[in-house]
Amino acid sequence: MARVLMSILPGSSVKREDHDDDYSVDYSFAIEYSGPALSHDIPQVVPVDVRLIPTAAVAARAATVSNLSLPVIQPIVKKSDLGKSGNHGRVYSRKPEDFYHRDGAQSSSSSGTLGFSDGHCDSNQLSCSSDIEDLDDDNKACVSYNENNSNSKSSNLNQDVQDSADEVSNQINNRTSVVTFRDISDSTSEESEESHHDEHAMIPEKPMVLDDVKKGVCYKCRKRNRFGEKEVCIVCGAKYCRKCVIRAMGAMPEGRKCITCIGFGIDESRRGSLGKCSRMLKKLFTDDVVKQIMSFEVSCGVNQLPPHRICVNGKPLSIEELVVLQSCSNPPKKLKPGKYWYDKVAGFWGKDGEKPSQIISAQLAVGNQIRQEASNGNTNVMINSRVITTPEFWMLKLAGIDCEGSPHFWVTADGSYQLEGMNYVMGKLWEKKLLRLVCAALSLPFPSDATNPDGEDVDKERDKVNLKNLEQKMMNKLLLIGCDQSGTSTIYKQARILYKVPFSEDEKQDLKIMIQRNLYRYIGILLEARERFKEDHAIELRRRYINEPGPSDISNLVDENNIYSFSPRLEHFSSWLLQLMISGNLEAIFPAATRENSPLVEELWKDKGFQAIYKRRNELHTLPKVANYFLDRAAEISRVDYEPSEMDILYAEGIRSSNGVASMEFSFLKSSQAEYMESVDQNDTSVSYQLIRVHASSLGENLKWLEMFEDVDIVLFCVSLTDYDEYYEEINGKRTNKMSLSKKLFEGIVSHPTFSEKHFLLILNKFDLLEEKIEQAPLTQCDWFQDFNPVISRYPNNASNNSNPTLAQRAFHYVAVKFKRLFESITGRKLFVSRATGLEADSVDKALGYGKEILKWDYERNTFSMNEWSSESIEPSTSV
Ligand SMILES: Nc1nc2c(ncn2[C@@H]2O[C@H](COP(=O)(O)OP(=O)(O)OP(=O)(O)O)[C@@H](O)[C@H]2O)c(=O)[nH]1
Ligand SMILES: [Mg+2]
Repeated sequence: MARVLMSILPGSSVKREDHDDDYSVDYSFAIEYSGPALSHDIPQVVPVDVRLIPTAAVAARAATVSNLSLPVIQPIVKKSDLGKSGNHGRVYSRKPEDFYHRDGAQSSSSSGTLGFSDGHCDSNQLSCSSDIEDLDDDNKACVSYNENNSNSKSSNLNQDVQDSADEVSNQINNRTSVVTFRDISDSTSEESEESHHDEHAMIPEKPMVLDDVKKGVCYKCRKRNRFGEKEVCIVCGAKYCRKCVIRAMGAMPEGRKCITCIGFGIDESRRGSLGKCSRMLKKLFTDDVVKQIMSFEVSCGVNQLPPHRICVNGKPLSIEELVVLQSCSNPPKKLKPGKYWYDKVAGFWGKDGEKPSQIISAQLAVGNQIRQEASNGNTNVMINSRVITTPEFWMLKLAGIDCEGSPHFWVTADGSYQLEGMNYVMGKLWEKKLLRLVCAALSLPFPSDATNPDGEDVDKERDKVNLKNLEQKMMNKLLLIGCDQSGTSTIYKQARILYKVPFSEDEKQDLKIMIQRNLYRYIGILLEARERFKEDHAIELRRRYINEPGPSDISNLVDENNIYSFSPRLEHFSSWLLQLMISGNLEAIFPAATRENSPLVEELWKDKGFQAIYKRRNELHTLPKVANYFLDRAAEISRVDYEPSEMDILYAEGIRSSNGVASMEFSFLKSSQAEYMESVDQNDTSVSYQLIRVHASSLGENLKWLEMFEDVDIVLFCVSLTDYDEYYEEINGKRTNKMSLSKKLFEGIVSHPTFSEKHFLLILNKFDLLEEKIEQAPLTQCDWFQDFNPVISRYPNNASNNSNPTLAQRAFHYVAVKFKRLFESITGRKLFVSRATGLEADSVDKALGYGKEILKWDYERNTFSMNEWSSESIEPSTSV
């Protein structure tokens, strides 16, 4: 058997088996012939396998010619022939069945061939069992073919786009029965073995796209329409307008590829968009056809990952290894060509020179042995013969594992760890409390089945994982950060309630303790004030009684009549609590002391003296505004059986008293999408988000721990709008304006090298409080805001009138511009700003939704994925 490439040039004749008449060939075609070795000895007419392959020049035109339908022509180009030019510059080395999947069946990259050879013709088949005559006579060939399409000679190239689309749809719908090939067993087993083995190695990489095409110009008709939708070839990136797409891409047997790119491997940066339909296709074809095209795009062999381009522990993978890797119960997600390291013992997986990004199934027979320097760690601490990275070192430390003396740990897939050479399991890593949280915050992987180590049915689990992979889940990380009291905790908790990420029983318990402790703190602040109020009142009473005739024991009289006096029992409780606060032991004694003190709180609340202090709570600047919410229900909250409601959790100050980091995964609500986003946001359900909230105080000196968050996608910097007239007092009495502190932290974070490329969204929080405050305290109280000089409107309080903003709105706008200018002066880039009221769900939804919009816009701009229109026309509108 041999394979020969020939050409049918214009002017050749094509003979139909069922007709006597010859048809002349209008365009040049290449023919792949696989049959007996050709010599002058063979008979004039031999049955052979022949494929018609349009040469590049006519390929596009042929797409609209029904009887030379492209789906039958599925070329693959040999690497050695890459770059060859000319009419018939490609030699096709793979069997057509490699590219077709009957009924859209998924290709199996391990088998190398895909069943499609049933040896019979359907009524509308174009048969490739042909007779060849005059094989070497002036490149002329006569091909006879069966097809019942009465429009066999229709070659009207000026059909409108819709006709072409219908035509393509027909071809796609009939695709499974369009071509009949000879039995694959015809080909020698040797040949199929060989092609099987280096099938992927044979897939050529993308051809270069023309680089002289201007932005917005269709690569075919060369007409410019900047905002017109374009379909993008997943191989070379060429973009075609609606009118040209079908002519340029034909019936898309391998998905959205130019005809000249069929058979080429896809551009890896576009792997994420495989199978994700664009709006243009939806408009051109029916749902079924679109589904088929997308299914071909996802499953077709040539679009699969090339194993040799995935290198694990320094070794390029074989097909078998790739199959092992991808079909394990927990495979790497979003696998792309690249160099990776893999710790077979624990299942850690990462890019060469980087920290682990995933934990995959352990003990897979892929790649070489791991190298010590695989992840480029410099900590001197080793896990399974690899020097770990700084974030991993911190993970161990935060998990309470002693890392002194550069230990070498041996960690197994279930997280059991022991010192190398010691036969003693020291504990289980993944069972450490809070480790999941720590990992999330440090962007380290946490095993997905850690909560269910026994595992479900492996097959089910695998299906789930595969499904997940197919969906190409994408995770966007949002880092929420701000000075103390800026409202980051409130926004975080609001998001949790809003996006329905429930608090676990453990978390609820922690929050309950925190709320109860806070309650005692608020009571303590009131009791501290009582001392002052009582003293002042006593002086006043003394002055009054001294001038009045009557009993001489004024002290007793003053005490009895002082409205702030307590019964001895309450007096004792008060001194005890104040003592605790002064010594800083409040945290240590509660919640243990809750049960015995709960009745006292109830008694205190009913006491007239306490109520008298409570009435004057507004005079107490150290008492947070939110304290009222809890103090109003002091008796209820102090009880042992108290269960915090969602509202209580939201209003509680902070998240957990001792932990600076919190993290949650969530998806935005459908209803929270901006209206115009819905049409283009078709893949939104496949995108999930992670909100990481970090306490500024946990970032260490010079913000050195910021680098732990190097892979966040956007930084949400939270500033309280009420900070402008508030001061932070240091122990030495030095007072600093809180807005200046926020500014300083902002400057530090923005100019930190870790975030040099990150987007920043400034969330100006506590707008509700600003509205109250600005009427009493001018913004100019803050040195940075000295030049705030709003034009006062004659109708100042009409909030609904946009053309006539309120003073608070003007102040917000002013503050936003101040930060924007500061940001630009440091980075030369644009700062996005959103205002928020952390206690209002809608407001938080809008602010976070804005962050999402920025990320989406950035993603589209970078990948320029499938819609040029969307990238060019969507610029996130800043609210300032
Ligand atoms: N009125 C009002 N109060 C708010 C708003 N945002 C936060 N707060 C309150 O401000 C206080 C501080 O908010 P937190 O969310 O705890 O601020 P944080 O300092 O960033 O977080 P932690 O340090 O964990 O406490 C809390 O009492 C909140 O209830 C807001 O938009 N409006
Ligand atoms: Mg706080």
